[in-house]
Amino acid sequence: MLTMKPILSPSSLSTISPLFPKFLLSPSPHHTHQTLILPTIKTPKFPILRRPFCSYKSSMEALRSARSGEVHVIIGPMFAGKTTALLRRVQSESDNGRNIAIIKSDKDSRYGLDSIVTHDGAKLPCWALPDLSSFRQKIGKDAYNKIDVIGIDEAQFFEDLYDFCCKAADYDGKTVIVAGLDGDYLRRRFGSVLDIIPLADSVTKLTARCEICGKRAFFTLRKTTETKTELIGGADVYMPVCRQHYVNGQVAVEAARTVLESKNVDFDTCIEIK
Ligand SMILES: Nc1ncnc2c1ncn2[C@@H]1O[C@H](COP(=O)(O)OP(=O)(O)O)[C@@H](O)[C@H]1O
Ligand SMILES: Cc1cn([C@H]2C[C@H](O)[C@@H](COP(=O)(O)O)O2)c(=O)[nH]c1=O
Repeated sequence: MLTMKPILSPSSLSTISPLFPKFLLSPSPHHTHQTLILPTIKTPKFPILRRPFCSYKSSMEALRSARSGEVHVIIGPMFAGKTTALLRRVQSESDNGRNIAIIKSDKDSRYGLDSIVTHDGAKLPCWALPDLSSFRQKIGKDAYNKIDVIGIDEAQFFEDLYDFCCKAADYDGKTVIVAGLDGDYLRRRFGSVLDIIPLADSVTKLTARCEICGKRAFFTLRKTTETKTELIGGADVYMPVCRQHYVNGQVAVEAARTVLESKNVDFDTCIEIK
C-alpha cells in the first residue's frame, strides 16, 4: 500500500516564509483540508554561474541543461496496473525529495475527484481537471515553478496532452509521467495518448490477465452494447481480455446489439460473457 506524506492545513500556509517555502500545497477544492505535498528546500533550478562575466550563450546552455525535463508514458488495457505504476513512480520521486503533483481528468469521478485510486484501492491526492492547460493557472505560477514531477492519469481524456507534455518537459524542465489507455474498447487509438510517444523518453506497455482464460490481456472488452467512445466504468462495464477472447467477446456483443435493435430495445444492456 502506498503511503502519503503528512498533511498540511491551509492555515499553516501563512506561517511559512514565502522566501523559503517549505511545502507545495496540493490543491483539490474537494478536500476538506489541503493535502500533501512535499519537501522543502530545493536545489536551485537555475545554475549558479561562477564566472562574473559569463557569456549569454553559455548562460543559456547551462540554463537549458539544468532544466532538462523528461516524458515517461505508461499504456495498456484497463486493469493492467497503469495507475499502480504511476503512483509508485510518483511516490518514489517524492521519497527522493522532489516536488510532485498528480492530475487526473474530472470526467472520471468513480472514486471522487480528490484522489487517483487503483483497482486495488491504493490512492494519492490529485487535481481533477477538465484540461491540462488549466493546471498552471489553477495551482498558481509560483507553485507550478516549484513542481519537479507531474503525474497524469487517465491521459486519454485530455485533448491538450501533447502541448502540455511538450511545454512541461521541453521548456519548464518537468518530469512528466503519463498513464493512460492507448486503445479504446474497439482497439482504436484513444485520445492523444499515442501522439506523445514521439515525445517520450520511455514507453511502458503493461498487460493484464484475461478474465476468461488467464492469459496475458492486451485489450479491453466492453460488456455493454453502448457505443460512445467515452464511457466511465470499471469491472461492471469492462474486462481485460486476450486476443482470442476479445474477438469472441466482440462477436457476442455485436450479436446482442443486433437482437436488441431488431426488438427495438432502447436501453444499455450488459452482456454475460463466459
Ligand atoms: N483481470 C485482471 N488482470 C490484472 N489485474 C486485475 C484484473 N482484475 C483486477 N485486477 C487488479 O487491478 C490492479 C491494477 O489496477 P490499476 O493500477 O488501477 O490498473 P489500471 O490503471 O491499468 O486500470 C491489479 O493489481 C489487480 O489487483
Ligand atoms: C476501454 C474504454 C475505457 N473507458 C474508460 C473506462 C474508465 O473510466 C477509464 C479507464 O480507466 P483505467 O484507469 O484504465 O482502468 O476509461 C472509456 O471511456 N472508453 C473505452 O473505450
